[in-house]
Amino acid sequence: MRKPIIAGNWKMYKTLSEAVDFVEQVKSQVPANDKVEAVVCAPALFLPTLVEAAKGTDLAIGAQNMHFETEGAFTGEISPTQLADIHVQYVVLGHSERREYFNETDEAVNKKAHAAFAHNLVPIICVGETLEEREAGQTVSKVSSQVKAAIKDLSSEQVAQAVIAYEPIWAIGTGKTATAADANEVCGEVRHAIAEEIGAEVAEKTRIQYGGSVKPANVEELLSMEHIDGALVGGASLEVDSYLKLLEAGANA
Ligand SMILES: O=C[C@H](O)COP(=O)(O)O
Repeated sequence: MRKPIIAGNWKMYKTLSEAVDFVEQVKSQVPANDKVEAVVCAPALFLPTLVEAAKGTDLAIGAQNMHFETEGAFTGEISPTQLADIHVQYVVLGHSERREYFNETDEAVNKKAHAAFAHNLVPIICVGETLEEREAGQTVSKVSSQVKAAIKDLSSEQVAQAVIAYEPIWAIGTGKTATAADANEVCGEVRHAIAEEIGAEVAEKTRIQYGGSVKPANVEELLSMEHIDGALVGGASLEVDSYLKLLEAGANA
């Protein structure tokens, strides 16, 4: 049985006071951690304050990116050591916005995944196809190759702990959600790619999220699907009520 994981990805939204206000409102209402894993991936600037605000609760705080080196002359970057030092627990890697606007490659995502595990951070590794790739019938090959590249040379234990987020790029922030059946089919292909790379037993343990215009109105159906173990949510994770509804759906899935 895979525990559902609902992760909000705030992207470059909110001020510090808005972020703290959100955590203060949400933290006492988060469902028990044995039912659902609740995560908020916030802008780096807010992380120490939010980790402190959420301390002792079932709300976990994640980062949205990091460098793969432990330290070095990389102006503007944040290291896995620095995230671990302030007790951040999760890190989003290879989001399509980072791949598109910041030239993040499959190779870099793989290095970051290794670095995350070396520092006890759980990576949420994003994969997904563009609309052109979908229309050209390349969804499965694109997503499978991204998954295999991202988990290359990780141990079985690490892959079992990793979270893969399938996010079709055409569904992000557009209001267009993949149908639950389509999302499930591709998440099943993600599991198949993991099985091919490292083994079926491990693939059964890895949690696979769907992301792309997930909201309270569609989350239950998505989470009811065999291969969808959670959601990575942008817009609908920004409001307290909406985020709590997503968590509730996760706890009941
Ligand atoms: O990381 C989250 C995704 O990019 C989805 O964003 P969205 O829920 O606003 O479509």
